[in-house]
Amino acid sequence: MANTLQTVRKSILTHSQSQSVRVALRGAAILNQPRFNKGTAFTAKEREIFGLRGRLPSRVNSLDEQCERAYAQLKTRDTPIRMNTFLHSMKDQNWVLYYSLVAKHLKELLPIIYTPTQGEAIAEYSHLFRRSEGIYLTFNAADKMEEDFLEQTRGRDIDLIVCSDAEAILGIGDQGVGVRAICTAKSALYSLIGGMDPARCLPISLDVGTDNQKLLEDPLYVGWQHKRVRGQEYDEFVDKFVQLVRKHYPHSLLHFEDFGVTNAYKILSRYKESHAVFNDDIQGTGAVTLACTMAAIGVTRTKLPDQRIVVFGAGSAGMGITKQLRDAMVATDGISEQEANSKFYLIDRYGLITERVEHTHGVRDDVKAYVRPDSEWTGVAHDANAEISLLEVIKKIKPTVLIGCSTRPGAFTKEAIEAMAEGCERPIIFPLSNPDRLVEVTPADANEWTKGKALLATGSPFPPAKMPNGKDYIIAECNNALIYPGLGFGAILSKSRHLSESMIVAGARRLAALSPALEDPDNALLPDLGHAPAVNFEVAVAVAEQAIEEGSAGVDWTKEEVRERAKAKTWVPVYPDLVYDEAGMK
Ligand SMILES: NC(=O)C1=CN([C@@H]2O[C@H](COP(=O)(O)OP(=O)(O)OC[C@H]3O[C@@H](n4cnc5c(N)ncnc54)[C@H](O)[C@@H]3O)[C@@H](O)[C@H]2O)C=CC1
Ligand SMILES: CC(=O)C(=O)O
Ligand SMILES: [Mg+2]
Repeated sequence: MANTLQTVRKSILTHSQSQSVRVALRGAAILNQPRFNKGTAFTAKEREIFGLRGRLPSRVNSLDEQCERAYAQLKTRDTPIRMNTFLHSMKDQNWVLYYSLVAKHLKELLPIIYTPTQGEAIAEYSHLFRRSEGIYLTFNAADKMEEDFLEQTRGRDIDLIVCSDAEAILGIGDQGVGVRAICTAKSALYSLIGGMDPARCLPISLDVGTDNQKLLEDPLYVGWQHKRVRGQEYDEFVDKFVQLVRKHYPHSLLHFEDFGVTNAYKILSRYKESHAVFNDDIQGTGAVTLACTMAAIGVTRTKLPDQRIVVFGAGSAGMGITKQLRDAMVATDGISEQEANSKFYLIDRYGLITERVEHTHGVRDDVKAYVRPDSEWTGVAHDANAEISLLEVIKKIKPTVLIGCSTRPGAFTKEAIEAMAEGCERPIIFPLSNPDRLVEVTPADANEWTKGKALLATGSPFPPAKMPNGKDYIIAECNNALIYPGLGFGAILSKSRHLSESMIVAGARRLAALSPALEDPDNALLPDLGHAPAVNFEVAVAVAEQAIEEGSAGVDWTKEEVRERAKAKTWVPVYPDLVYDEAGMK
């Protein structure tokens, strides 16, 4: 599988050709524009025409030489967060160098620019702040929203907008204006591993205040220091923003990230018919977990409807996963929706979600179909709050799959994991909470407590676990980054009006088909994140093929042409030849 992915990547890189680009900037202006800046890699001819000869040291470097120097500089930073800020500054200076450097050391640097280190950068945003990026739309300037939006976008072709309102960032909750750093990280991954031109991607943060008391009291906080706006005012603000996107970029994909679960579902259902919208925490996580589950049941040689699935944490991610697995059972295995629903046991902060929990605390609409009847649990121990714990659920139903999206570190206790291993031969355990410190159980513990029988995947990177035969068991990263850039690229490539459920499932199937566990059940369940560019390319191809098949694509080419079209549109970080033109880009 690794060889296949290497071949895919090689063919994309061979395909990409250096183009020439017309630019209307000279001197300091071009050096300060990260899209066009080449630093010491400006050629002698370019130095001449762009007025740079006296502004640069004389030696012309290749991109490889620049990467070598930048990597050596990076390695002098002694903590992940210092490496993160160094790389962030580099992105502000020179896109090609930044993306090229990270791509060369992808496996090592993804955890620096994404989860877990980006979580720290988000929490410390106001203290680490150096330079703005993308667009900030703030509630108290809502009447000027269009003006502010156009100021930053006028004349730009935009394919993709990544937005967030910061209510539930990664697993670290409400981070106010720190939201900027999740939007930029998610957007950067579209370019780094999804093949999208960064100039056509736009991160937008929606600052509607924060309920994070620490931020409200921080004198250095750079956002709107105000309680989070909710209710109708919030809905109107978001609507104003979405209508702006629809008006100016009707063919763009609008990616929603880390919204609070109630708003996340509301927004998705409100706009899914009128614009290509995508919620990564719901749909991206659902898709990657479906692929990972398919790979795991390939190992256990069972089918999806054979599973008894416990989802611990019924928020955006947990319910996105539940819906995706449920829909796959209905579509592929031909069982009724009601029967498929019965395979799931949802646990949230009040224990197992039963009729009693529904009556006492209420449940959201998306949870209702999975509420367990009280009658099923008579005779089962309830705790002092009359709640049914994970352990009791495991003991009673003997789950085959246990998924964690709760942000509760250590919630999968030794007792619970051991009970699970007693109830089935190869327990499938995915503690997906990010960042790594919030994981429900570490893979090392889950592996030890199940005597190496567990099939494992996590949301953030973890070191391999030792199998009883002494071999390393590589822990698959079941992170939506393995699929969302490809889902988005596929939708944009095919100019699809929607990113439909069937397009998402097509992407998940393609990812599952790339599982190293298909070759050897002791292998990781998903491809290594180091192969993310080739994996996401394959996902994009599958998505675009599906869009063409179901008639939602806005292109006139056939499924057979998709692969070559995708290669031609894939952005890779190489310096273009720059030509001065007064009517060119700025
Ligand atoms: N691996 C991946 O690709 C992804 C991982 N995640 C991670 O999943 C976690 C949850 O994210 P979201 O679903 O967006 O957040 P969320 O806030 O929507 O959901 C968290 C859920 O956990 C529940 N919960 C809290 N305490 C609990 C407890 N003691 N027992 C059981 N449930 C409890 C909450 O009530 C809530 O329903 C985060 O750590 C996030 O980083 C999210 C998206 C993708
Ligand atoms: C990965 C991701 O989207 C999250 O943890 O929220
Ligand atoms: Mg997220």
